Amino acid sequence: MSKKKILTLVFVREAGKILLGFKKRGFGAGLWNGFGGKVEEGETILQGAKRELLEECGLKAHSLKSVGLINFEFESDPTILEVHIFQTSDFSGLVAESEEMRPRWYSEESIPFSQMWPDDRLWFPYMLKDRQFEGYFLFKGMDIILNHWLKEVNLLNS
Ligand SMILES: Nc1nc2c([nH]c(=O)n2[C@H]2C[C@H](O)[C@@H](COP(=O)(O)OP(=O)(O)OP(=O)(O)O)O2)c(=O)[nH]1
Repeated sequence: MSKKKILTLVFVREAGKILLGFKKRGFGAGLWNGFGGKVEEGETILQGAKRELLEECGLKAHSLKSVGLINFEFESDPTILEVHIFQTSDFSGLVAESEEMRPRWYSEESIPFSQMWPDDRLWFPYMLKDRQFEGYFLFKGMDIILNHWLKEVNLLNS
């Protein structure tokens, strides 16, 4: 039987720029990504998303908008990663490097897709146009997408 892990992923956007973090260790190390991680017991998905953002880059999100929901599966691993993706422009604090992430602002016109998870170049266009999406990706290792679907949807905003 497959089990599910609930994860969050938050992108901070302001004035045509997006904040990405270079993941220094663990799952996805060496790639640029948004900020997030596993939702802990006793917290809501939104609370988990805000906590990880603060821990990983020092910013406090006052509100988050849902942008996407993707289920990831890896060949020969029964675990499904259910990743809830958010964006925000409603934040305070100063960007700070953490043990896990080295943050950097990128122009939305020059996102470093060659150093990101390979699925990102498929769904970023939805997020950048403020469209919501849902998807599924089956990976072989970290580089090869064996199977996927992606569609525009209306997600509820909390
Ligand atoms: N952009 C992008 N992000 C992904 C993909 N797959 C995937 O899990 N992520 C995100 C979801 C989470 O934000 C992050 C993985 O979380 P994590 O393992 O670092 O969680 P954590 O911080 O709780 O980990 P840890 O404390 O146990 O080290 O990567 C993907 O294909 N593309």
